[in-house]
Amino acid sequence: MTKKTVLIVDDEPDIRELLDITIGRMGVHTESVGCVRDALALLGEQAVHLCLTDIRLPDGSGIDIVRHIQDNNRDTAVAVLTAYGSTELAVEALKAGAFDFINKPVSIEQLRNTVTTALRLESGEPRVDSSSHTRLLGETPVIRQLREQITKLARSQAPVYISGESGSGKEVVARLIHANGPRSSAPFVPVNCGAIPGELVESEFFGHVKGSFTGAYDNKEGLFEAANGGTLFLDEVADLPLNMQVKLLRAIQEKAVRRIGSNQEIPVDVRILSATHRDLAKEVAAEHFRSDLFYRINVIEVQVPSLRERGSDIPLLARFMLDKLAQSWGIEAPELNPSALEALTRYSFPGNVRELENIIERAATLCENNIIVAADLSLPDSSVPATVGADQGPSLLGQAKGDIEGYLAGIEQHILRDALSANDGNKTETAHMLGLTFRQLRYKLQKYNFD
Ligand SMILES: Nc1ncnc2c1ncn2[C@@H]1O[C@H](COP(=O)(O)OP(=O)(O)OP(=O)(O)O)[C@@H](O)[C@H]1O
Repeated sequence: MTKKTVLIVDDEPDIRELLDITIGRMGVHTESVGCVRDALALLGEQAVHLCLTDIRLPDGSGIDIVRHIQDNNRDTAVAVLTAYGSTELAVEALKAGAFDFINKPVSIEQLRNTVTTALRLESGEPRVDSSSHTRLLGETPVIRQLREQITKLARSQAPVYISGESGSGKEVVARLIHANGPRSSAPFVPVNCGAIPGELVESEFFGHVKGSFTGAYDNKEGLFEAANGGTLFLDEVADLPLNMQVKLLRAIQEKAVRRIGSNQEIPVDVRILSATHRDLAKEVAAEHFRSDLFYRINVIEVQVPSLRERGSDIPLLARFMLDKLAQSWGIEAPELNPSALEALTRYSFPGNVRELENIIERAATLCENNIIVAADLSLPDSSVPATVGADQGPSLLGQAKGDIEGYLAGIEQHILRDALSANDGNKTETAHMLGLTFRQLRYKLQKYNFD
């Protein structure tokens, strides 16, 4: 097999030599140059599998090399070397298409990780059979586009922020980005940032050493270490306490963690994907989320469309869910009759694909003769929300006359009931869907004497 080639671009001879020796020891052929012009010339002459470039070069910027490679050498992975702390340049390079960045002074371990990942990526292995695990079903243009975007993003190491309504498939997207990239044989570690009690967050992320605090009975590795070589998926990232956000930023920038109670830095090679159903930019504006962390994790944003925006995928999704249920229950797959299909395509699905799953499962349990009719779906009655915001101002006024408080309370109860039903009574999911904290939801349920 021919050796892979890594091109090193740096104007400092000492750094070139260090990279040459380290990468050469990995059984890889290296070429090194000191400026943009020589780099572009070499890229035009021979196949390069990975280009490692400094950003500040005597005759231009390494980011120009990144752009040139994006336009002319799509098969070449490119990573940039950045001075410690120059986050903005690293982010700019990632946005321009660099697949990763390496902090200067260069840590040998980080360098080796980057080279290994890039060369694995270039050889196209390993891939997982995405048909057997996670799938992003759908044939609407928005979903096709999303699948294409996932394939592209899987090749990069840039942090990706996945936005979208509750239950729309953000975790599915994160899993696919991981599964289709060069990290797929390493762990995908999902963490629900809102579910970890405040006092344990730091130890969950970074680990601790025995005796470092009451209850630390043993050494424990954190989520960063558990995800080493793979992907850490920060779900509901907006729920992270502010003090933890600072520490997270530091770990991401330094690519290293320190267990609580230890002085030792442990290098970690982790790709960060994050998601929340909230509007993260608004959380930043409200000072609930640090702008520097937002900027760091939101290098590339992916939007998962709501199910309403891809209504014509509903029959296909429903069919897939029924077949899956039938397989796991060992029964013949139930059929949806035309009235049921029509009701489904008319419904607004505030809880998105997860709500569709719940509705289908309930209907498959309740239906007779293995045929699901509209009534089996028990879709929440949407009559009240339909009048709100519709072109029916006078009638709304008529209904609210004399008792706006009572009228609004009625609507609130209606929405609460629908949301609970859409989430099969699960209060955490219901609170999510409505943008409430768990405590706010509990208060409202008590207020209206919900069971
Ligand atoms: N396009 C799709 N094809 C198949 N299944 C899907 C699709 N989108 C979502 N699902 C399924 O819907 C459910 C919800 O998806 P997922 O957990 O990814 O949503 P989410 O946006 O991360 O939700 P939350 O905001 O609550 O974290 C999962 O069971 C997932 O498998």
